[in-house]
Amino acid sequence: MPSVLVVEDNAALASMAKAIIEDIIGFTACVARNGAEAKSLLKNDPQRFTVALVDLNLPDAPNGEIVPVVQSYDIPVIVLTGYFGDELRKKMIELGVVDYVLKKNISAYEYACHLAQRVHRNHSTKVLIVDDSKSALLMLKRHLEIQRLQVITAENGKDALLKMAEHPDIKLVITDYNMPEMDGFELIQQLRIRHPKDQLAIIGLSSSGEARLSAQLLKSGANDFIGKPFSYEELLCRVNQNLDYLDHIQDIRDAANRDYLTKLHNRRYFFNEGKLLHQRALFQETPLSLAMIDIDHFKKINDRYGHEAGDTALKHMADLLRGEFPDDLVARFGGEEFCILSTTDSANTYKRFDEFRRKVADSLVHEDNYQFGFSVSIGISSVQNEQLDASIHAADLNLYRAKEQGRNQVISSCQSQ
Ligand SMILES: Nc1nc2c(ncn2[C@@H]2O[C@H](COP(=O)(O)OP(=O)(O)OP(=O)(O)O)[C@@H](O)[C@H]2O)c(=O)[nH]1
Repeated sequence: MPSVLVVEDNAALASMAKAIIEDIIGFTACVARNGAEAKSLLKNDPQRFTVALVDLNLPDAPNGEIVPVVQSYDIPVIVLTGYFGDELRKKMIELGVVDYVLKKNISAYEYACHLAQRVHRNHSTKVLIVDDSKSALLMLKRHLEIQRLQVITAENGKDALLKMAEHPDIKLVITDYNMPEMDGFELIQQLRIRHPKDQLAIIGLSSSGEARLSAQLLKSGANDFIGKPFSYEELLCRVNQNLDYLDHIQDIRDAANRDYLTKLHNRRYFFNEGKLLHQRALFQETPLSLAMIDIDHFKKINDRYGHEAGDTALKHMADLLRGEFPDDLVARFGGEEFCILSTTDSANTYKRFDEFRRKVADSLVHEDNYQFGFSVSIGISSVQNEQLDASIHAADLNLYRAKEQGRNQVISSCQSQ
């Protein structure tokens, strides 16, 4: 679990920050009450901290001396201060802190803790920046890297489209509009053909004094715009707002399509997506097979080790499935039953699932207070020329036979085994 270093001498504020980080954000928090404690925590295990919330005024470091110390361990710093002035603002920006927050009330801590969560997520978030000016690109890159984003650069629209193809997981594009080869408007329009607004955020950059440009950027499909010249803080707020928006949409999508416990897809998603895969396979005459997998004697696991251990076994099973079938549609159908729709080589389907069965039987679920293994029974059917429902039914019958014949085995009605 990610850990946040909180350096704060005021006990009430420190425990409030800890409560927000642990109860709302779901990270762990480690509190240092002064600079010396912070140094000792950092020396012992610097890698554990994903970000630090640092009070500028500590008894043994009254002028923010602890900030560069934390940064020297390559930990991003969010500064909290009771005093807000232009000089301080300038000094902090020059030091490369993620943000500085005025400690006025509880909302300042809420803001800082959510920002910490954002910075943590940024480590795996790719941003493409597009500008024909090398100096503008450099400045933007530096600002975004302070926020721990992975930055990819392009010098015009055409180059940007190539970079998008190379990195399909880019989540945000920040583009200038006035560029050679392909300008910002055309780039945005091209991007929108494949990438809807709720999956790729685009921020257009427009020069001040060209008010109509911002409206045009938005009409071409940008989610947002920033007028040039912009401050580091405005960029930070806009970028975070757009990335948070994408994450919220993804959270809503996951809540609808994924199982809460295992994070595998749920039955509803399986049917929606499975019908499309089925149609495509029939049209392209490619093989498709379906497997129903059920944990054997699962009730006994619950009865013997408790419901929580049962949940851990289900998560363990989900991890094994994710590892073994990364390219297939895998869902938790309900209870201890899982379903896989596979487009990979039907000639080897039986072998693949039998190897998986063995792998499950050889693995162990272990926590501090228990350790146990379990087996699975698997029924397989072929999907060609049948309705998806009929294939599920056929796989279910095979699963039933596998249970009847003693469990811990695979039964298939696919022609090639
Ligand atoms: N811990 C936990 N248990 C669950 C969950 N969903 C269903 N179960 C339990 O799974 C058990 C399924 O039991 P049965 O249907 O009798 O099947 P089984 O014990 O696996 O036996 P066979 O399938 O015949 O090998 C029930 O006791 C359910 O309460 C869950 O999310 N967590």
